[in-house]
Amino acid sequence: MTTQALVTQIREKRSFLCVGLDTDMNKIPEHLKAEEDPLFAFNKAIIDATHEYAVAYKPNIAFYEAHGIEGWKSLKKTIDYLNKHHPELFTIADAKRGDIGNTATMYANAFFKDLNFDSVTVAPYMGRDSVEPFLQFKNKHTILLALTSNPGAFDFQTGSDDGEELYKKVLRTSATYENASQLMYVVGATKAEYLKEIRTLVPDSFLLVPGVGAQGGSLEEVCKYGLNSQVGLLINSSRGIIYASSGEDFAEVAGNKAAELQEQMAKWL
Ligand SMILES: O=c1ccn([C@@H]2O[C@H](COP(=O)(O)O)[C@@H](O)[C@H]2O)c(=O)[nH]1
Repeated sequence: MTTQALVTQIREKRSFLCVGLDTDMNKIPEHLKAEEDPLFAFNKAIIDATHEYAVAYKPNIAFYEAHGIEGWKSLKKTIDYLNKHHPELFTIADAKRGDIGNTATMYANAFFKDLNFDSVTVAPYMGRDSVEPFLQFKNKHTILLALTSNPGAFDFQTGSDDGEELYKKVLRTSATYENASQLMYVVGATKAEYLKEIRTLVPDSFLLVPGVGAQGGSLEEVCKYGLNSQVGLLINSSRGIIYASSGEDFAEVAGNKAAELQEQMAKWL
């Protein structure tokens, strides 16, 4: 998907909501466990109930990998369902990969060619040759971890042994990579106070912002400092939407939660 198509969808829906599909067998409603593929049955119901309020979906790959081959089948069915029934939606494989060049090419093939996601999250710490293979794919996007939402982000990412914080180095250096216009960045909603400065370094890039909802990040604070002229934000909520109810009404309640977030986002557009 082109960035322009994403921006158009955001403007049409007046939403920059990304629904996280962190689908956990221990948290899905009991009645779904009798289904042939409970993870997919859950995801399909969530997508059906939330898609009019969202512009993006982000399955976190760990939740599928944890189930071996059956989990990969559920993931494949989910991305195929999204691509077939809602091709306008932006899809993110939250895989946080990163390795030497030839291996990175294999990861890129897996998520862009085989599974046909629009984007994949990548850990940038192995440097240029570990990222550029992902950037060879036209109209696919590579989302680099910059300043993550978790407390451990302060262990390394805000460290500045040589005078520049690591997350700033990631933003500045990656902008010199081949096809850097296909880069986006992860910035946690719990780090909203950093967004003003981040926007001076990457004024035009899209930011994927997890951490609203279960992790306590504020949507208002993120919007205040993170929006740019092309909107430039995808705000993710996973548990806050998909597990808002554990009863038979889970999809309806998830739809209501997504609608609430969309309403708050629309005020900023
Ligand atoms: O910095 C990061 C990077 C990725 N994530 C992922 O986003 C979702 C957040 O889920 P919630 O349930 O809304 O907290 C999850 O898949 C994380 O692995 C992140 O939280 N922070």
